[in-house]
Amino acid sequence: ENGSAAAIPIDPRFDIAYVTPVTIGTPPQTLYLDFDTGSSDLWVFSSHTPESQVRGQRIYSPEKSSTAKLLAGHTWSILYGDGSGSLGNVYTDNFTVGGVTVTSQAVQTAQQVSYSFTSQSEIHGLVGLGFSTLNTVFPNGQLTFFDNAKSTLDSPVFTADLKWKKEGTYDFGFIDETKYTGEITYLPVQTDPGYWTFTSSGYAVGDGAFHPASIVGIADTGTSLTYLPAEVVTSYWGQVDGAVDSDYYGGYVFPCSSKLPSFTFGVGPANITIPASYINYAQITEGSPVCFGGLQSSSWLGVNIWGDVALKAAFVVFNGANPPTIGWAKK
Ligand SMILES: CC[C@H](C)[C@H](NC(=O)C[C@H](O)[C@H](CC1CCCCC1)NC(=O)CCNC(=O)[C@H](Cc1ccccc1)NC(=O)N1CCC(N)CC1)C(=O)NCc1cnc(C)nc1N
Repeated sequence: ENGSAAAIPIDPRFDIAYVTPVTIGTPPQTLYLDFDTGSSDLWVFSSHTPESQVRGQRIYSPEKSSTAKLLAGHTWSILYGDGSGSLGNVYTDNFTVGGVTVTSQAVQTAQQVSYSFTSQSEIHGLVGLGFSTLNTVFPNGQLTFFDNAKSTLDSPVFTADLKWKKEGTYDFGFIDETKYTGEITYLPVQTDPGYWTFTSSGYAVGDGAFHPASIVGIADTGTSLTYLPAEVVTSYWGQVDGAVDSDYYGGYVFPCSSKLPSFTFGVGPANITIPASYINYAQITEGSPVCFGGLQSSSWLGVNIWGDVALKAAFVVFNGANPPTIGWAKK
């Protein structure tokens, strides 16, 4: 059967991340998890997480679930691009998202979480939607919820309809034609090492000329901003008076009063335009006249990342068929 679940921004002021309600175990325990196409571990705050590291998060207690089974001898440990991380042990249990149930999903219970997770009370864990090759469980890697659910879905796909400062949806097993306009353009996906990696065909700043280019990057719902090659972001921010790439603030900042151009990126013969408002990401601090850009340089990252700032401008199809492809449509 297919399913649909909400993608809820965790902060009404700016879209740092989106969480989705899930239920785990018997009787069902509800947690709000960050669905992340940039990783492949499903892990949760749990009764195994030290109380000193839990600050308001809901937790999963396997000892309260009649269907929970310890995956003996298995551990996990993950490190994310922003330096955050977590580690622990593994259970299997019933896992349901938007009506789609997997009966023996590997649920990784945290025994340690880094401070940035402790401090983010709205995120109760992550659901990795990358390729299962990225899963960190040792000695046997585990399958993602999507890989486990695929065979029960009408079609082996999930779609992301993230929205600017509003609730969006993740759909599983079907493509909702009412959520996009025009055609979906499908591109090949490079599955090594395990991200949804695709090649964009170029970019344009505002109403300027389109610059054909091959920009290899990952579609990552777990990354807040969008990180592109230096020459791309330099040409974008060069159009904004007072914009500077600040070591102090760790990226491009600009006067909040600036009028920003939109940013268009190519997807095959088609393109997606990110409205200027999405690129005016947030004031540095509440009330500051200095704003932080949603488009940043990837030069220190080693990979280009199409994060939420770009994804919420489109309807995105993550097609898990063989071979996998990624589809982009305007909305
Ligand atoms: C199996 C590992 C797995 C594949 C891992 N995948 C990733 O890191 C990508 C993945 O999508 C993760 C998923 C995040 C992790 C933190 C919690 C929310 C989800 N994305 C990132 O790390 C991208 C950078 N981080 C972000 O974009 C975080 C996301 C966040 C959201 C809410 C609260 C806290 C953090 N945003 C911020 O830090 N923000 C604060 C600053 C503000 N200006 C923007 C928003 C990886 O590549 N790790 C290898 C790795 C390790 N070490 C490093 C240094 N780099 C690495 N890439």
